[in-house]
Amino acid sequence: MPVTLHEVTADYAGHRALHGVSASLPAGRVTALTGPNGSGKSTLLNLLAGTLTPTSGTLTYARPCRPAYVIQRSAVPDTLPLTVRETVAMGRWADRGPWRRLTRADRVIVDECLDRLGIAHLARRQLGGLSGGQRQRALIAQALAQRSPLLLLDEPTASLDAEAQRQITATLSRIAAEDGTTVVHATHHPDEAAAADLVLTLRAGHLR
Ligand SMILES: Nc1ncnc2c1ncn2[C@@H]1O[C@H](COP(=O)(O)OP(=O)(O)OP(=O)(O)O)[C@@H](O)[C@H]1O
Repeated sequence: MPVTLHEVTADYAGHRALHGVSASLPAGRVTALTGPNGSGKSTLLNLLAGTLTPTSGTLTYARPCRPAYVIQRSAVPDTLPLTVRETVAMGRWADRGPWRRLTRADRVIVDECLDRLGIAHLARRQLGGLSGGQRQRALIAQALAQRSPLLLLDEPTASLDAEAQRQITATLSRIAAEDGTTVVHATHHPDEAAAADLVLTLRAGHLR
């Protein structure tokens, strides 16, 4: 599902974080957001996720959707008392609500997402007992379980080793190509940006 931004600006209490950003994010492709710290990558992701409202300009989604958003891992407590399966199953809450039992179809989706992220063997493990790379894959699997046409990720490979980084980069490309998902992620890694179909570089809130 393509997303179009037209002259989008965003402010935090009078501080302008994005200045008139226009871009088209293609469906079934990976878009990487790059730029130095504070350049506006997370702000742009928050706008796309709908957790921040633009001061002016428009974001147009080809159809109504509830984006799946993997926030920076550093913002997720390491010691959440959840198993990997429970974590991924939470991705179904958007459709099901937290207090309803998962249906058989939900459980099939959860299994499929565990498999696709290569963490089926970790399903019963506590999230807090995993490595950083394993935990990140669980959080991506949770987002995938939402079955959203728009997948947003804020620095999904931050502080992971080169192998974990490569695996996650390859997984994002597969999700875009196989599911037709519009994938948008922020990154500081040149290799990860190079693997994307489109790179948008921000400097001090301006698109370069
Ligand atoms: N909640 C907030 N309140 C006030 N200012 C904010 C807030 N969040 C971000 N900013 C400011 O907006 C600008 C863009 O920040 P943003 O977090 O989008 O950058 P970023 O490119 O994602 O940075 P990083 O690479 O460090 O994650 C910065 O000047 C930042 O200080």
